[in-house]
Amino acid sequence: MTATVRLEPGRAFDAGRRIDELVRDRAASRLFSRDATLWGAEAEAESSRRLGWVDPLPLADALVPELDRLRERLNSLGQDRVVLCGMGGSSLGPEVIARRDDAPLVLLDSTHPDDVRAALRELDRTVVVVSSKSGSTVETRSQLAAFESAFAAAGIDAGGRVIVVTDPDSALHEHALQNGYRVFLADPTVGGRYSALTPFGLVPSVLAGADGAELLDEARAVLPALRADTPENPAIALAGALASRLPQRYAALTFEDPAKSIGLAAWIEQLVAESTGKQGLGLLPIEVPADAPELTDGLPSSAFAVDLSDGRAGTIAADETIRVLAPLGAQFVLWETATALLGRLVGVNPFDQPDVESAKAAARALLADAGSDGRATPSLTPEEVAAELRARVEEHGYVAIQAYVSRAAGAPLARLRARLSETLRVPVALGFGPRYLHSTGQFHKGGPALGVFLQIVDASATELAIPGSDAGFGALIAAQARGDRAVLEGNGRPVLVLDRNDAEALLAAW
Ligand SMILES: O=P(O)(O)OC[C@H]1O[C@H](O)[C@H](O)[C@@H](O)[C@@H]1O
Repeated sequence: MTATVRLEPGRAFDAGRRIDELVRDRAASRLFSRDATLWGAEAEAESSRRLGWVDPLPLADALVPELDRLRERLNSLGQDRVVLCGMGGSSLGPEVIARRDDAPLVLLDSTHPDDVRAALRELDRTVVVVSSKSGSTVETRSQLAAFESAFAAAGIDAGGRVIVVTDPDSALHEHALQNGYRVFLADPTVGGRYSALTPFGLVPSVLAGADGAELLDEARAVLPALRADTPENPAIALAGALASRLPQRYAALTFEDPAKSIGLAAWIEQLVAESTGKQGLGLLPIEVPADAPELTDGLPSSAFAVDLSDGRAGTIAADETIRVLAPLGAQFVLWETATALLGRLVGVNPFDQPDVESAKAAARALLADAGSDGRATPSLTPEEVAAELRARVEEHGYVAIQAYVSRAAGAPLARLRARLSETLRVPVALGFGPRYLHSTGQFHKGGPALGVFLQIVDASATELAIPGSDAGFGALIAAQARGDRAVLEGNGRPVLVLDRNDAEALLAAW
């Protein structure tokens, strides 16, 4: 039988001690028997409600045939364009599943007015999946309101076009029942970032055409090995390797096959950064292209590499690279298990996200307060940003570009990312706001205070109303940027603000 997981940590990973610790404590078998004491007494209230993901297959196996039938019915009605409204764990998993199978899922995880407008097209053939565990996430509820209003304006009954994925009794569940939307209820004992093999991962991706049954078989093949209290358990080996380079090497530069990147690195970013980046500790995966300067010019002292490319990206910094070769369904359960074990090794609760809520609260307050200058953000000149970056970035630090711009405007930012890492010789993350707020945002605010943050804002976007709200999407995204900045600065972390139109100039001035 061919191996379902191949894990090859390079020579620099001296993981023996951390692996022995997990084996001796029987951490894997205890995790799979849902032992909530693994992360200490303080975490127990949360962890006792968050371990449903260790046994995802019974529910998932029953769900996939139902989704296959629903997809056929929708297609027979000419409804073949599936849009997903959702943030963080409610969108990163289905995005990867759909991209792996080339299923044309349209993902809306932005509040930029241009991105929302782009999703509101071709309504006659559109079905909208609205996914939120809590049912109250402002981005998702605002996107839903925009679709409801657009369907009404087009004379289309939203009742047959909106499909909701949420936890039982959430505000969104109630709203769906009132409006006659089809609902898929999720298991409340599975947190968002561990939900790839639940209705959150499966409903949008399978409706868009992904092969759910194959994905589940891939997970099924590896699950027994993940429960074993042995050094050969790939989740124990992975957790041990990741922990062995901490705290010195806290940045995991994660790259995929250049010929087919499916977003697995972005899913890993959320899972690991949000689970471990707190109390000044943690590991930050950074999604980078296989030809990133950090990889090809010699790794920064704060980084190691994670190769998901199945060898297709060539050999990069072999000693400091962990190669993880597995099909997608196996990758999901492997990384979930390894992350929960890593939480134990780092000494944090891998199921909460304390610093995400603080930025949400700040954005809410700013939105309520903003008045006429709700979209105004002071920004620096490109020359000032360049000087500040050179002065503030330390050898052991990192830079995070946090771009509150339309995803369609991302290409120059990818070039800026490469240029900054090449010259500053530190890892550089590129995240789009508000998407990253539900992912690496936890680490940036709660992990080690080593980052310098470059916010790129777009003051000139054409406003788009949020139906039922006084604020528009443009005001919302501006408040989200300012709210996150306020919390970062409150935690003593430097934030530089640059207008989107000056990003090219920064590149030129560099
Ligand atoms: O699914 P929802 O309740 O809308 O939550 C979406 C996201 O929101 C928060 O930011 C959490 O930090 C994420 O872990 C979560 O995935």
